Amino acid sequence: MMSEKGLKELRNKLDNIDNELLELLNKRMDIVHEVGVLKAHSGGSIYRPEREREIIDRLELLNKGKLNRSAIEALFLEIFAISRNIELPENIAFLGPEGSFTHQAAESRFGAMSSYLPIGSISGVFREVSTQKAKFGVIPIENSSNGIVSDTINCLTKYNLKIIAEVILDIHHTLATTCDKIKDIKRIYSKDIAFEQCRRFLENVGLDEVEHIPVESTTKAAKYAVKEKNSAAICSHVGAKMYNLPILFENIEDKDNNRTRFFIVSDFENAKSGNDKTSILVKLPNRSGILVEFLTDFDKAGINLTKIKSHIVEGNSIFFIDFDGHKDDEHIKTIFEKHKESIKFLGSYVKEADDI
Ligand SMILES: C=C(O[C@@H]1C=C(C(=O)O)C=C[C@H]1O)C(=O)O
Repeated sequence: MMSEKGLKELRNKLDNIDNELLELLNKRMDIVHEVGVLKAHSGGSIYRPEREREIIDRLELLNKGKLNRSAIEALFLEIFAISRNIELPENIAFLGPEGSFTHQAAESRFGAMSSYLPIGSISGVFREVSTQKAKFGVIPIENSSNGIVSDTINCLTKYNLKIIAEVILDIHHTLATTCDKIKDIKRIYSKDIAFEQCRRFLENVGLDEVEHIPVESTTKAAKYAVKEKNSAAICSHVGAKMYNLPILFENIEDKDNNRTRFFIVSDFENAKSGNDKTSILVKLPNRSGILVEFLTDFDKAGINLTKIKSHIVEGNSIFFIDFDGHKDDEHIKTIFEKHKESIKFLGSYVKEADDI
């Protein structure tokens, strides 16, 4: 057993390290402030995701201690977020309400210190950024069970904002309720797509026959369920906690890789990072064989397509396409030039390790 004296000594050592960390972090912030002043003169953008990725990659290579990659990433993403706030505090609009999965995606990049604006609709988020009430917008683009989010595609078509980063989150749902037993549950609140993602679980526990009430968000579902007897919510951990709603079952989603991909949009374009992905929208003339011709050009240029989804906007068929590389790569520039009538460039951004 550790003696009181031994514990005190170790804690003294920790205190000294914390003092050094504080001094070093403040030194870092002084330099960050200088970077902010330079950017204010040059008009450069504050958020540089490719630079942040480069720092994390370098630190991971250098690392010899107990910290693993996710620990390094979590610590430094928070430091970067605080640094950006020192350079220039900027608002982040996200598809709300507070506690939504989009909020969680936003916090994973912008940290706990940023100023967030929960907005009720995807088009509302695009509007906030376009009218410069927010510098960044965070919205979902696709889910592994429910596919592409039409509202986001429609807004990407209409607005001239650029995708500057993607965030991929594992989505876990809980069944939260004040009832002690499943059989006391007479109604369940949730978002329509969350009911779909948990259909098999609901059948298995005999909750497929009770009333299912779709509401705007899983967070709202927790809010309603906590106020009413005999009701439950399918919501996130964060949502259940926000309203003190006890969790009866965790991870109730049917697929064990239920993921959502989010985009961060803003008014600038990223520089190359060396590990980039590009997204475009393509509208082709109405002629048979044209899609094959278009895709053959990509193939001939050695471009690796990672996603192609078709979508209807105002009666016209358009394609949402992702591929490896950056807009300024020579082979990509050539394709863009050849098909400039058909392509809308949405953004080149650091490619995340996982995809959905
Ligand atoms: C300080 C900078 O600005 C931001 C903050 C960074 C940091 O804290 O290291 C890195 C990139 C930018 O998102 C920079 O561009 O170097």
